[in-house]
Amino acid sequence: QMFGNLIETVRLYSDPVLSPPEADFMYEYDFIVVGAGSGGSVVANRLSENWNWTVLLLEAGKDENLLTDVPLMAALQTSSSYNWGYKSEVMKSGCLGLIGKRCNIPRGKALGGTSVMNFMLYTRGNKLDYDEWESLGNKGWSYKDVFKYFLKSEDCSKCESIDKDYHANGGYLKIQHPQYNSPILKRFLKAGSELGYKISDPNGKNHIGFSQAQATMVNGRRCSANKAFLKPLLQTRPLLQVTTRARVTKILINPKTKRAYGVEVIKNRIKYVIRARKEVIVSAGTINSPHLLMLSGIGPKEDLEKVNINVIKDAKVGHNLQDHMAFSTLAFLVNQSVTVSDASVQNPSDVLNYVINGKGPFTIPGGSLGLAFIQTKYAKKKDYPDMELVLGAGALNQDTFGTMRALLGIPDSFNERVYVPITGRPAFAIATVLMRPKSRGKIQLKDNNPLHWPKIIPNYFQNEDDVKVMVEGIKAAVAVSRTRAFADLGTRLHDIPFPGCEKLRFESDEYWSCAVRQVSTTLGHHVGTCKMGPDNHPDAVVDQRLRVKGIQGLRVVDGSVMPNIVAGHTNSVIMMIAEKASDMIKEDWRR
Ligand SMILES: Cc1cc2nc3c(=O)[nH]c(=O)nc-3n(C[C@H](O)[C@H](O)[C@H](O)COP(=O)(O)OP(=O)(O)OC[C@H]3O[C@@H](n4cnc5c(N)ncnc54)[C@H](O)[C@@H]3O)c2cc1C
Repeated sequence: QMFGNLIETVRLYSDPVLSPPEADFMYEYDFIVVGAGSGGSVVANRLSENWNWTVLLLEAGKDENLLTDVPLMAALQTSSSYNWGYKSEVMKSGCLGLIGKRCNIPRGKALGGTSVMNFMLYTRGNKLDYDEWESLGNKGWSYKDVFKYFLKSEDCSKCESIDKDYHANGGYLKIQHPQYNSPILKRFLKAGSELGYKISDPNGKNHIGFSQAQATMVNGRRCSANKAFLKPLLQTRPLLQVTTRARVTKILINPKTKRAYGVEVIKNRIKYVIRARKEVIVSAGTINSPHLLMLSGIGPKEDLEKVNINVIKDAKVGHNLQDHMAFSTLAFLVNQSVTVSDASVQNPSDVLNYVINGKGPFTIPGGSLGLAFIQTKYAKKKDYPDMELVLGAGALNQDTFGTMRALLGIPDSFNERVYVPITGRPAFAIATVLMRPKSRGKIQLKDNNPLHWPKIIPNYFQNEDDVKVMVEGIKAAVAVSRTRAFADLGTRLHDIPFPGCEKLRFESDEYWSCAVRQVSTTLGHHVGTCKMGPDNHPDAVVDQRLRVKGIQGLRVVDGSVMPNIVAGHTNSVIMMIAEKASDMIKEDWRR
């Protein structure tokens, strides 16, 4: 086992990238897939199952490395060139206490896309999410229809406490529990029972309840979309070409026939035109897919005209931006060294346990040990959570290297005021996540230069109801920390008030509302900007087969097609979308 793990690690990183670094493009392919993220990796894999089709996968980023593998170091990747590094515009309703009053908008730039730097939590949302998609006119997207596609991807052969009827073995995507015995997690689960919740599998029959995290992981290492869906194909799919550091700058569309016939791409500073015989599939993610469509003439007419882009199709591209906001700044102090911090894992035994056995604290995905899906007093439908609590193995006062603060955009002044007085003391965190936000944002062009950022206007907490639900979530997190389960650790909420909210009574609703607007941050679950919807729906950009309306030979397959965000983390949901899309594409070309 020990040598098996080491050999597997060496093998993964000695493999060449799937194609040579030089551009050796053919004149034409059957399919061109733009973006090798959670969506694009699945599509490229499934389309290349057809031995008659040539498939080109173009990715702007590079391959993974040894560090992206380590689950506990997920936040570090967001400070690297694996992150596009976007920031939002300044807003009046959220991120008010963060650096420059702007929210960080991390997005992955790698073979594997955002799944290379995400926190690896494996959840699928709620059944009602998909039934709602269908009720909006998207035939074939109910839970009954999509469930099989979650199973198709999944390999949960090493899972322990799961609802077996809802999981599968043998798929490409490996799921595991983190291999670490945490005293804090035990108490968290006990606290859930004490508060009347089930210990459940959130991907099983009961979404609501407390659970240990399930993660996209194999032998304690990250299982990204790349590792799951692309690496296993090495040298086995001669008609699939995967190219890194290749940035698509335009989708080529004939303005008369309205047919997409190829892409413009820059690689090694050279611009190429590559043609697609059948389809171009855009899987560039929720920020970059709408950006690329707009640059190519598909988008809101007035916005495109303002920046001198010829309008090929007037469409609500970039609208309907949705995301999960998280409040991750609570610290619960304890009187024993049972938490995990940057400093506590700097010892040979934890490092060796990880490298040799794939076990120990380094396997905790992004530091998250457990999850609870709950309902606040505002939740309307039975068994449909509006709040998630994520148990963190450590808190921000133990973020010695500052990677977590950098990811969230916490200013030094905030750190000095709130966390420095308790630096190094054992503490854990419970982050609250708003599952069903009502606020909607948008992506807009700044100009027509494809290498410039678009404007990202998320409008977080523009709808006051979102603040109210978040406040209830924070109170629920504090209630968990005050159960008998946590009493033996002398658990106590750290109570230095947050800058900007000092004048309000600590722990009052007004105080928490203020704090929510100051330092809530994104969980990176951006969706919705190329919304799927039926023909009579004026806001929809793609139809239920994910074809861009009014344009032939062009689909979008990534998080941007979700009409509404789901009550769960988005990675596996996007893989499900891509599995289903691949089947639809195969069906359409069989006719
Ligand atoms: C910090 C963070 C933590 C997260 N944690 C979790 C979690 O724990 N669990 C979970 O389920 N989800 C998590 N997510 C969300 C999840 O990872 C994403 O929703 C998902 O990976 C997005 O998939 P996608 O296919 O839509 O886009 P992406 O995976 O972002 O893929 C888009 C790809 O397209 C490439 N690309 C973009 N533009 C171009 C271009 N012009 N030319 C060529 N290539 C291009 C990009 O480089 C990228 O590789 C997290 C996200 C973040 C940011």
